[in-house]
Parts: sequence; structure tokens; C-alpha cells
Amino acid sequence: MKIFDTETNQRLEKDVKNVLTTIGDDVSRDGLLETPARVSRAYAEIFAHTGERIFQDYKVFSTESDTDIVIVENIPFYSMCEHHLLPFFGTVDIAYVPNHKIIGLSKLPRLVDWSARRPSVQESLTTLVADEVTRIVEPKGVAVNITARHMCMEMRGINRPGTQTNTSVYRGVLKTDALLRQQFMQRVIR
Ligand SMILES: Nc1nc2c(ncn2[C@@H]2O[C@H](COP(=O)(O)OP(=O)(O)OP(=O)(O)O)[C@@H](O)[C@H]2O)c(=O)[nH]1
Ligand SMILES: [Zn+2]
Repeated sequence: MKIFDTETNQRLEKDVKNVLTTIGDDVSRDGLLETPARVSRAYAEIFAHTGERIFQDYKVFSTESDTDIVIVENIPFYSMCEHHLLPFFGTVDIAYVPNHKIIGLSKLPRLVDWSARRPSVQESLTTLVADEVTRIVEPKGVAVNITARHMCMEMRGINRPGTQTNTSVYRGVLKTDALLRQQFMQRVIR
């Protein structure tokens, strides 16, 4: 978990107090006394990788295996929409077609966490995961599929609880080879 330095913490706590006061609440009442500090700690987790472009926590192995496709599906994620700072969350499916290089499997959920812990939109999240798999594994093809619910569409605004958004990126042979692409889609389309 990211730890904010003292100055960042103090600034954030002050900002949270301002928001609470501005919406008409009383920051000196019992229930809110520790809230600015809690929000600061929560933001340190939720926004831990803001501004980072390169995922570093991975391990790759070389392989002579001729596995056609690797699919890791149903990886849960939580992120915050950059328009309303409200949560959007769901699942990510990742596939790649190896080219003599594979990635440690657990590193894919780690990559998803790293990508999600910043203000984002679902499309950029999808692209960021695909970019980093491409950079790290140098595969023949990559596919990323995300299905998510956006609180900004459910609890306010258009108010449509349960609405789901699907975004996907297909690259290389997973874009051009219909059979491989179908193999991925058959698994992940629920
Ligand atoms: N494409 C995309 N749009 C998003 C995402 N998250 C939130 N949005 C949308 O961002 C848009 C922002 O629109 P605005 O008109 O500027 O903001 P708003 O007045 O709060 O819009 P409403 O949500 O329609 O009330 C909304 O349509 C949201 O649904 C996302 O991940 N991807
Ligand atoms: Zn939003």
C-alpha cells in the first residue's frame, strides 16, 4: 500500500474537511472526527498507482511450449471513474498468444490492480492492461475484455442500477485470426 508523506496527508485531510463542510455537515461531530484521516488512508490505497506508466512487478519465463493461447479470466477489479470519482468495478479477462515468453500467472491480477488504482475510464484501463501485457510478454497477440458496473450511472445521474459496460481490445493474431479470437470470446462472454 502506498503511504502518503505527512504533507500530502495533511493537505488531503484539509481537503476532505472542506468537502464535508461545503456539503453542510459538521466536521466536529463525533462520527466525522476521524473521517479525513480515514479517507486519506483509503485514497492512498485506491489511488496507489496514479501517474505510473510502467508496471514493474512481473516475472517472465522463456518457453519452448507451443501453447496456442493463455487465458486468465474473471479477475476482479475496483477503480474510480475519473469523471465523478465514483467507483466502477467488475472483471477483466486477459489472453495472449505466447511467442517463446510467458508471464507468471499471478502477475496478471497484479497488473490489473496496478492499472485500476488510479482515476480512470474503462476504455483507458482496457488499453493500459493490453499495453503492458504487450510490452512485457511480446506475444503474437493479446486480448483484454472488461465488464464493469459504474456507480456514476447507477446511484446518480441516469440512475440505472445493474447496467453493465463491456470494453475489449484485440491485437496481433487475436485480432486477425478468427479461430483464436473465437476461442477467447467463447470463454469470456457470459
Ligand atoms: N466512455 C466512458 N464514459 C464514462 C466512464 N465513466 C463515466 N463515464 C461517463 O462520463 C460522462 C460525463 O458526462 P458529463 O455530461 O460531463 O457529466 P454529467 O453531467 O455528470 O453526466 P451524467 O452522468 O450523464 O449525469 C457520463 O456520460 C458518464 O457516464 C467510462 O469509463 N467510460
Ligand atoms: Zn463517472
